[in-house]
Amino acid sequence: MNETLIPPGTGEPPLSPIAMLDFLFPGFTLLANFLQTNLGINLNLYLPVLLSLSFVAAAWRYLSSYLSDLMESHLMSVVDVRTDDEIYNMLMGWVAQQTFSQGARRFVANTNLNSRVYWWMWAMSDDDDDDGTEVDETGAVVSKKKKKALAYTPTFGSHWFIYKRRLLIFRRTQPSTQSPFYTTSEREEISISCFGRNPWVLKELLNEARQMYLKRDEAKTLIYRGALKGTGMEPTWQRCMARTSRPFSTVILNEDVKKKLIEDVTDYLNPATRRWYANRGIPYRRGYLLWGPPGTGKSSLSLALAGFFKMRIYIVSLSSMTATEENLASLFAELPRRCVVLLEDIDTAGLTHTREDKDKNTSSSSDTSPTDSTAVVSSTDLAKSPPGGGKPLPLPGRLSLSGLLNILDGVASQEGRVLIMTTNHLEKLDKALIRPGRVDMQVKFDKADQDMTAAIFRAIYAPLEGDDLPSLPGANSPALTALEKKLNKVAIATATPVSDQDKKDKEDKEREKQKIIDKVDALASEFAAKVPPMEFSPAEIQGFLLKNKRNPEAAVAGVEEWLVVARKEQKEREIEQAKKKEEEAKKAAKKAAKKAKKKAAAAKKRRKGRKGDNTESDDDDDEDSAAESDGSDGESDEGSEGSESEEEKPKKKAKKGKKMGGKKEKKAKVAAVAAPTPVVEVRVDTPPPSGSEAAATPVPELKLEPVAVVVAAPNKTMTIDTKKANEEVVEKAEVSGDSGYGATPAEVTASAVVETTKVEEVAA
Ligand SMILES: Nc1ncnc2c1ncn2[C@@H]1O[C@H](COP(=O)(O)OP(=O)(O)OP(=O)(O)O)[C@@H](O)[C@H]1O
Repeated sequence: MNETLIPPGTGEPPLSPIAMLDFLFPGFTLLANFLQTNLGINLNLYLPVLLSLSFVAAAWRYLSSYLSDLMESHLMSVVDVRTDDEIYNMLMGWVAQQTFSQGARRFVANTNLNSRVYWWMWAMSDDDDDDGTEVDETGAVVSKKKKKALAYTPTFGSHWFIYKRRLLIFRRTQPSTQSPFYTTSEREEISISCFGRNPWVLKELLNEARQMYLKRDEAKTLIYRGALKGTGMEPTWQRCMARTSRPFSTVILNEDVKKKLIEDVTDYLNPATRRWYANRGIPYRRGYLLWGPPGTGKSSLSLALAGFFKMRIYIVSLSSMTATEENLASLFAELPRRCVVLLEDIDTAGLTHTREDKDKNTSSSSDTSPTDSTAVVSSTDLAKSPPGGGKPLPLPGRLSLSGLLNILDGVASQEGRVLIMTTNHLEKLDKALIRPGRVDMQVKFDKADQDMTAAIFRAIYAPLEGDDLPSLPGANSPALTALEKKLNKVAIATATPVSDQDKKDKEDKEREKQKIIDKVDALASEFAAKVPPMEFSPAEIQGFLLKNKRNPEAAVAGVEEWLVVARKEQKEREIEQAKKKEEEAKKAAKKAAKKAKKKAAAAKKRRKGRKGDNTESDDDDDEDSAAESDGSDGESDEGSEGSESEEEKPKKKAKKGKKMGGKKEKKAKVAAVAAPTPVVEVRVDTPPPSGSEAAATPVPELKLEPVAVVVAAPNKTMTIDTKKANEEVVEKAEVSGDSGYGATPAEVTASAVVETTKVEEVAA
């Protein structure tokens, strides 16, 4: 018997069945030997039983998993919860409150239950108002330690629980494929299942979880900002803050204007109004423009409005890099039905030039169909500054005015939203952007007048319900310290009236509170009388008052000193800004001149190249081209021009004009027509001036006849956009006129002909 128990690997005798089991259960032989020697139990006898049991166990395992899969797919309803969706946060918040989570023996403890798939989802627990303040039964603050509550959720596995008298299973599993780059939330899968083919109970559960989650933010204004997420830089709304809603009363503005605004929005949000709009086929949306100097309360009013109507606010600053046309379109497509959208800084570059400007610069882009070959020019021109100066055009990919208008009016824009646009420069805005339908109400914000200054003062120092005014080090006003003490007592008494007999006490304190309010009123008037009206923004005044937030008397006493400092700072800022502007203007002018010069030189070169085929020689042209080719650098050209005496300049111009007169136009036309590649023929309406007349006359208005048929190559006919050609000519004429190159209209016309031909070649 002992022979059969020799461990495997010793050579002989051959392996017994028990020894073979060592492969399956390491240490089995040792156990068998031990049982045989000490207890006289021969496991050989039980081997068939053991094997049968193992088989049954394996079969059961397989069968149970098969049956449960079968049951799940045919007899159960399951909801899988994505970890990269806000519903994850909602469900986990709900799960943490359930008894099956509280009673779990193995559980996950968290201070933040939100998904970690994206940091912004994780950051949603931004309870910025939850500062961990603890109060005793009288309402007095006893501790101010910042604490985070712990939440417990069941660990991996299946957890059974009862919900609405139905048996449900909460399953938390680890996905089979795991990447080291996965975040914690991605390393788990969440599902809830119930018996039966009707999933109503699951939907009810999710709805309850959602309500619970939203209730948490009921008294708050949820602020979302447009941002880019992930490696693909996909635009998305990131929840950046949940702020206690700002009472409307704290925004200092003309009461009538505030009232009108609230009434207007209330009426707009009324369901009956929605139907009214729908019945009349009018797009159901409402736009407001808040304009005025910085720091006058535009953003504050928008936030207060969102809080008042319990709507989320979605903010995009059009001056941010995120605000490209594509990104903005995607963001607008993601907006919920009912919300406030705040577009900040709509006076951003690119939106400030009017549509007419743009039409001029982009020429035919809007007039032609995408298949029109002339559209090639306009798309590239969009990115450039218009030659010869003018307002800047947006960079490629940046937001253009028509792009923004399309987004505001387009199908992607949800109906039912309240659109608020803010700007510091109303005068810069295109009329199209603020026409009725896009902007239905304008609210002007201004610097603080006397009433406003007093109101800001009161807003800072007047005691409010729920104020907690602990003494700050350095708060050296005895009057205010006494005031704070009294106020704290009032607050406590207001929060927890102990009994009816305290009523009298409470009334006394109310009287005291009123006295303080009266005192603050008096100080406010004194303060406001010292601050000159319409000189400082509410933000500036508030900034000063916050430096003395526990000491109104010190604020009144220090206001004159502050005025001196603030004025000095303001002046410095203005000087700096003016300098910056001047430098920018200089740079832009230099750049434009350089560009124009280069363009003119290139055009001339091209003409000359064509002329090479022509038998007619022109020494003057050679001279010109030599003079210009060495001037590829604008500045060196300027230098050479600078060396000319002032009397020489007009002479030279006149000479040049003469040279470039009718003869040159004719030649250029001939060159263009003679070229082997597509040929364009353009008639000039205005006869070119000749001789000294060319130099003296400012560039006349040129008109190209719409001679639009062009012979490109055998079997090819092309259409030339004469509008574009016209604009090019005018544009060049302007450039020439500005920079004093002395190019005549004829020269300009010729170059337009050649260039347009080139464009057509590309398009063909
Ligand atoms: N009219 C006002 N009423 C109350 N507070 C104001 C007012 N104007 C400014 N403030 C205060 O000044 C600060 C800046 O205000 P806000 O951001 O609303 O100004 P803004 O007009 O939007 O400025 P910007 O044009 O620079 O965006 C805020 O803290 C706000 O409380």
